[in-house]
Amino acid sequence: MAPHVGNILPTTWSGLISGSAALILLIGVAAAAWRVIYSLCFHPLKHFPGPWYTACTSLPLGIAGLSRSEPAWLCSLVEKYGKNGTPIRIAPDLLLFHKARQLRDIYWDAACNTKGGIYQHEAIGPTSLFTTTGADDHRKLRKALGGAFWSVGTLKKTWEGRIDELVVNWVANRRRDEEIGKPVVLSNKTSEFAADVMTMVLFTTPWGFVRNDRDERGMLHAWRAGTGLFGLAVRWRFLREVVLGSRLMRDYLLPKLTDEWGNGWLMAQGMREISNRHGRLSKEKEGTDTQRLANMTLFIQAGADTTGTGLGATLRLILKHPDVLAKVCEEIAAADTKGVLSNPVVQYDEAKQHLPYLSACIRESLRLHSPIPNLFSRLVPPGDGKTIDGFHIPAGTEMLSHAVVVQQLDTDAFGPDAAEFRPARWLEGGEARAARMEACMYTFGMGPRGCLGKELALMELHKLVPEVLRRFGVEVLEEGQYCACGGIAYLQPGLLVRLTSRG
Ligand code: HEM
Repeated sequence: MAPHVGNILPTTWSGLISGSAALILLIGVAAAAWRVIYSLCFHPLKHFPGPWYTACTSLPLGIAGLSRSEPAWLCSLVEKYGKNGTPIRIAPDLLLFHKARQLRDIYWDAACNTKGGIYQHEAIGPTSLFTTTGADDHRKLRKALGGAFWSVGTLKKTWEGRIDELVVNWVANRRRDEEIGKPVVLSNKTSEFAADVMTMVLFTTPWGFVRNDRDERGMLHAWRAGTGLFGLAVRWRFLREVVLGSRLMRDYLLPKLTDEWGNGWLMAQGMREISNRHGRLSKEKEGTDTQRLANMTLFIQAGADTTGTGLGATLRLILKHPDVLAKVCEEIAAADTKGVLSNPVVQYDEAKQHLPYLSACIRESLRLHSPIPNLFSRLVPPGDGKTIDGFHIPAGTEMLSHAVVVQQLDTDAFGPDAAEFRPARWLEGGEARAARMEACMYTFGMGPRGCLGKELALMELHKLVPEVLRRFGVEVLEEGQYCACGGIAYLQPGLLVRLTSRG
């Protein structure tokens, strides 16, 4: 008897479906197998050491960033594979350089000023100074946004007095905490201070982090919460190019201008500032409002929690080491007795001149606990490739370094105790040794794309750190922890203290 048509169709369809699924699976397995074989046996970087799986996919790097284990993981790879300074293959096209002597050849060579694909995450926001990959475009934009404005001279003349006002108000807030016996997460409060400095420098009037003594609109909280996705997208090509490349996913995952808090609110408020006021970025002649907004967002994100973390981490390291704390307090008291520190707020130049040990603590903290231990890659230009430290690097390779790896492991550059917090290293051997170590520092990046706000960050550090220790005795309730998620560091849990005004 001929089978009923209704019975035949499902059988045919299910056969077709399982046949197609098997075919797709087979193609998938073959593609994965080919990828492994190509990556390990034919890829131009096949000779560089590293785990086999990082040679085949960038996912492990993404997972390390997301799981907050990246600095420790990269250090372990260097210990295992990095003999004689050999660069390590940490993703299919990515080499990690871990000796300070190698950095100049990567970051100061104009021919390598093109940023690698790792930066090309337009999917998670319009292009800014930071994500502009081409060297020429970058140079022009940096000129338009930078120049004298961020130099130490202009900062001292135009902004130091305004920063002092914020310090005074911040100290008054801490006195109020003391009056009501409230412990305070000092590292969060330092980030709020730095966020207000940033919004003030960009828009003349600070956005109220210090005035209201809170994380305005949860901006800092949202920034930290977003570092995981941001870091994963930067590291894992599939997420960056395929998932976030789709409009639907972008709309779902990324902040919106209608948000009442966090990064969405930051962008909306930035948009209002740009169109209504004559702040710093509205004077910029080049670019559309969208580009101005992208740069404004960049400046706040690059300069707020980063500097806040620098401040919190420095205070934490000083407080963790009683001998160091005693020396810093002695130095401040001696300078005060001599009358060489201004009141109510120490000036940047005074701190550098009269508080050398405190200044060394700041350098040492930035060395060990970089606020942005991120992956900033540069591309080897087309042609014959490039030789660095005796290693030939093929054209098209992405090269990068890592602040924690270089600054904690390179004993040639920082001494046999490089991994230890020992501020005195910056004062031994005079200016020449300090300058040599400074040249090996990667905390603020290097070369034409180095940090635009370095002097502003250092000014904040040389003002707020001494003022905290000058005005208060500090009892540490919980020392907190330095952690890095997606290449961005903060203290989590934070540094919890109780403050007592000094007599
Ligand atoms: C302790 C605090 C800070 C640290 C550790 C830090 C670190 C860095 C690093 C490592 C880079 C280089 C990235 C690369 O090679 O692509 C960078 C770039 C940048 N930083 Fe900072 N930064 C800090 C504070 C600031 C501040 C206060 C500002 C505010 C103006 C700022 C604005 C920028 C900008 C605009 C760039 C991009 C420069 C370019 O691509 O030309 N940063 N920063």
